[in-house]
Amino acid sequence: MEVCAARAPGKIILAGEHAVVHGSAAVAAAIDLYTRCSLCLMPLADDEAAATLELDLKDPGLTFSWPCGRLREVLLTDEAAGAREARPCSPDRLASIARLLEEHEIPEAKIWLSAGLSAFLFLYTSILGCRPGKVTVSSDLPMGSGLGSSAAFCVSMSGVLLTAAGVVTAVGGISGEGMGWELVGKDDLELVNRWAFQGEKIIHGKPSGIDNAVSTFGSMIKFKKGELTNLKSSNPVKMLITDTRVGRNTKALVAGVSERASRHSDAMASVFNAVNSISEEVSSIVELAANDEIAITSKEEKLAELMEMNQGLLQCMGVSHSSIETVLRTTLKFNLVSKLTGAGGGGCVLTLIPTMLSNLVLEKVIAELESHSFRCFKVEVGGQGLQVCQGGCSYFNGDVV
Ligand SMILES: Nc1ncnc2c1ncn2[C@@H]1O[C@H](COP(=O)(O)OP(=O)(O)OP(=O)(O)O)[C@@H](O)[C@H]1O
Ligand SMILES: C[C@@](O)(CCO)CC(=O)[O-]
Ligand SMILES: [Mg+2]
Repeated sequence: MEVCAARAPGKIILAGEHAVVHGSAAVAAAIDLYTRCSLCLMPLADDEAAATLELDLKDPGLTFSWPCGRLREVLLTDEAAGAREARPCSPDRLASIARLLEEHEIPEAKIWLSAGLSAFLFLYTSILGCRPGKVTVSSDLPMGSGLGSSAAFCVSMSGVLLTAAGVVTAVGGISGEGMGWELVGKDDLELVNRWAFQGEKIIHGKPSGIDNAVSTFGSMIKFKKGELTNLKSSNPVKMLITDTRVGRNTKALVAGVSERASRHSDAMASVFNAVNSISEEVSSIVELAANDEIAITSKEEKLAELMEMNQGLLQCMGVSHSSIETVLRTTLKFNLVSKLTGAGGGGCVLTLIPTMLSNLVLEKVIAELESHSFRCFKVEVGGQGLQVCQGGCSYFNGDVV
C-alpha cells in the first residue's frame, strides 16, 4: 500500500475579483487554512472485480466508491493518457462522468458537491487511470464561501495524484513544521497548477486561474490575464475574515457578472477598468511597504480607501448581498473598512485590521459580528502554497499525522 498526501491553502482576494475574469488585474494572498488530500494506492488485486476507487470526503461526511471495472466501461479508458501534460475535460468525458455520478444518491441538500466530484473523477482517471485507490479529503476552509475551497481542493488533489504518479517530487522540508510536509520545485508547481486549472474549469465554468495559482504558489500575488507577479511583502497586512454563512456558488455569480457585462458593455468595461487601477495601486502599495518606502499607517489608510472603492464597484457588478452589507455596517461602527472577498453573493468578507487597533476593540468587533450568527477567522496572510508528503508520512484513520 503506497501512501502520499498533499495540502494546499485557501486564499483571500484583496482587490479585483470578477474583474479579473474580464482581463483586469487582481491581488490575492494565501491564508493558513488548508485542504488536505491523502491517497492510498492499492495493489492491483488478484480479484479484479473487487477493485474499487473510494473517495472519503470528511467535511460533508460522505463517502463514494466506484468499481474500477465500471469506470473503465463508462470512461472507455484504462491507462492514464500521460500526466505530464494537463488536458481539458472534453464534453463527452464530462457527460460520461455525469453518468457515473447519477449512479450515486447524492442527498439533495448536498447536490453542490457534484461539481467537486466531477473534478475529482476527471483528475484521478486522467492522471492515474482506473487504478484502485482510496482518497481522503479534509479541509479547514468553509466550502463555497469565497476562500478558494474549490481551488484548494483541485490543487491538493492534483498534487497528491501527480506525486503518486511519480511526476511531482518533494524538494525539502519546511522548517519548524515537523509534520513531514515538503515543498515542491517550480516546474512541478507549474504542472500542478495547470491540472488544477482544468479541475477549476469543471467547478467554476470560466475561472480566471487566480485561485488555483495562489493556492499552488502561495505568497501574495498580482494576477492579470494568466500572468502572475510575486509581490514581496515584508509586513503582511492583517485581515479579519467574516463568513456570513450565506451559501452561494461561484459559477452562477461569475455567469451573472458576464451577463450584466453583455447587457451594458460600455458601463461594465469602465467598471472593470476602474478595478484594474485599484488592483495596480494595491499591488504597488504592498511592494512599497515591503521596501519601507511608506509608513505603515499611511499604507493602511490607502489600502482601506481602495478596498472601500473596490466594494462599491463589486456592488455595481451585482455580487454584494444583504449579509455582506450587514458586515460592512457593523465594522464601520468601529471605523474599520471591509469588502467582500471571492465571488460574493454571501460568503466571506475581509476587514482590514490596522496595526494600531487594540485587541480589546478587535474582540468587540468579533463579538458584534458573531452576534449576527456570522463566524470570524483571524488568519495569517501570504504563506506557503502546495506542500506534499511522500513516503514517511504516517496515515491514520484517513488523516495524515
Ligand atoms: N473539501 C471539499 N470536499 C469536497 N468538495 C469540495 C471541497 N472543497 C470544495 N469543494 C467543491 O467546490 C465547491 C465550492 O466551490 P466554489 O468555487 O463555489 O466556492 P469557493 O471556491 O469556496 O469560493 P470562491 O471560488 O469564491 O473562492 C463545492 O460545492 C464542492 O463541489
Ligand atoms: C470571482 C472570481 O474572480 C474569484 C473567485 O475567488 C472568479 C475567478 O477569478 O475565477
Ligand atoms: Mg472556487
